[in-house]
Amino acid sequence: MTLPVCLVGLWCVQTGLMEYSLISHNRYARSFSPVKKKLVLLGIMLFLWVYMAYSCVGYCSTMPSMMVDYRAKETQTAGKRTDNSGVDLMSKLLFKPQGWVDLETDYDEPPIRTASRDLLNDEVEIDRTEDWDEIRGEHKSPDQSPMSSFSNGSGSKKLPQAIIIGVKKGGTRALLEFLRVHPDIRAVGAEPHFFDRNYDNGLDWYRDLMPKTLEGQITMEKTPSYFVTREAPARISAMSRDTKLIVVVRDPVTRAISDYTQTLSKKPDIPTFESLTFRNRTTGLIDTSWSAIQIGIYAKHLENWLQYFPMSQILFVSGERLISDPAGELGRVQDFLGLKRIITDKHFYFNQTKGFPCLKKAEGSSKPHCLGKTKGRTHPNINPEVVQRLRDFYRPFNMKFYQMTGHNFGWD
Ligand SMILES: Nc1ncnc2c1ncn2[C@@H]1O[C@H](COP(=O)(O)OS(=O)(=O)O)[C@@H](OP(=O)(O)O)[C@H]1O
Repeated sequence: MTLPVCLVGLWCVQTGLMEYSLISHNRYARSFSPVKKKLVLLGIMLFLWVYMAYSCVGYCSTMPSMMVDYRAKETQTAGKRTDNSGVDLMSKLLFKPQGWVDLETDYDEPPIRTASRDLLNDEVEIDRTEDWDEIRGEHKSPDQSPMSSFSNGSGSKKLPQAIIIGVKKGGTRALLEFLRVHPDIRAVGAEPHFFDRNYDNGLDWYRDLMPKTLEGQITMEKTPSYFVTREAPARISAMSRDTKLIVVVRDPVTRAISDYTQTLSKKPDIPTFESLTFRNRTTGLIDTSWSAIQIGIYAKHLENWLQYFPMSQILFVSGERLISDPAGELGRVQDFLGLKRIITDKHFYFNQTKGFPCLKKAEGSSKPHCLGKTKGRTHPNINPEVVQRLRDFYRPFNMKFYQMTGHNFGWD
């Protein structure tokens, strides 16, 4: 298309210029033939018309291709089904579609729910911003590196071979974002919630959320509510008994306060942490029906998983060490996944303002990257007596958990 247009254009311009020079040279010598004048005019008009048509074709043809590229990137990063939908990314992210990938992590699953207390934590419909910064970041700065476009275009979508199944507020987002730096890991950014909320959509739906991977690359996702979902172990095992499971665990007391802080940030009118902790404040009876408390009874939830998976297939990451020594924990995770230790100390720096380790370069970017403001919130001060009472409550469960995992996490 370009060559003929240019030739026509050049011819017209050349003819026009020649005629112009003829006109100017012989302006006073002889009058210019009207036929030639018309021809020149026609030539210029033809040129202009061809040029405009060409510009329009060029412009229009770039539009669909831009959309295709963008959607491909979105599918890869947010895991949304977009290839045929024609719905743009922003509207999907801003207006949560029915039964779709949720941007939040916070959803307390039935095994341990009771209606009254969980109303406090019923964040299915409200907490769509919890991981927003990270997920939005993926779309804001599409990876332009040649390697990334290579991997975007080829490969195929596979069911995840490894899943971060918990725990809520354990540091799951930090772990996933750090892992994504590894060239052999491809992960969906948003939480699919397939094995708890979206199971009826079927495995094809789930697979379609995943980014494309090449041979040897591992597909991953994270949904922290799986750990406390009674049906999740059987369902994951039915997908593949070989699925590797990763659980980021954190001191259950701090985890409960973190959970409460998150709810408080969205519902400032909820009762105090202290009043929610007790079923009966006078007797000091802990309310284990409150999900913020219930999630931290790790030993109990783990028993459910061990019905379907051997311990060797579950890796426990310390949420505390993920902050104090991210490279060390990432080393363990890479070993567990059978990957080369590519993510090392060199990838992290401690950001004083944030108060947390951050990536020197995030996936697909050359800029430093810290997690968003919903990660690392300031916790409210909790009555030390209540904290102590909770410590006493969790101690036997923690001991059991250390025994089961063969690892002392040092919470007591
Ligand atoms: N590097 C880094 N940056 C920021 N935050 C970090 C990091 N590593 C771990 N954490 C801790 O992660 C806590 C949030 O955990 P999750 O990402 O699992 O939360 S969620 O369940 O997905 O909502 C979050 O909990 P809060 O401090 O209570 O906000 C952090 O303490």
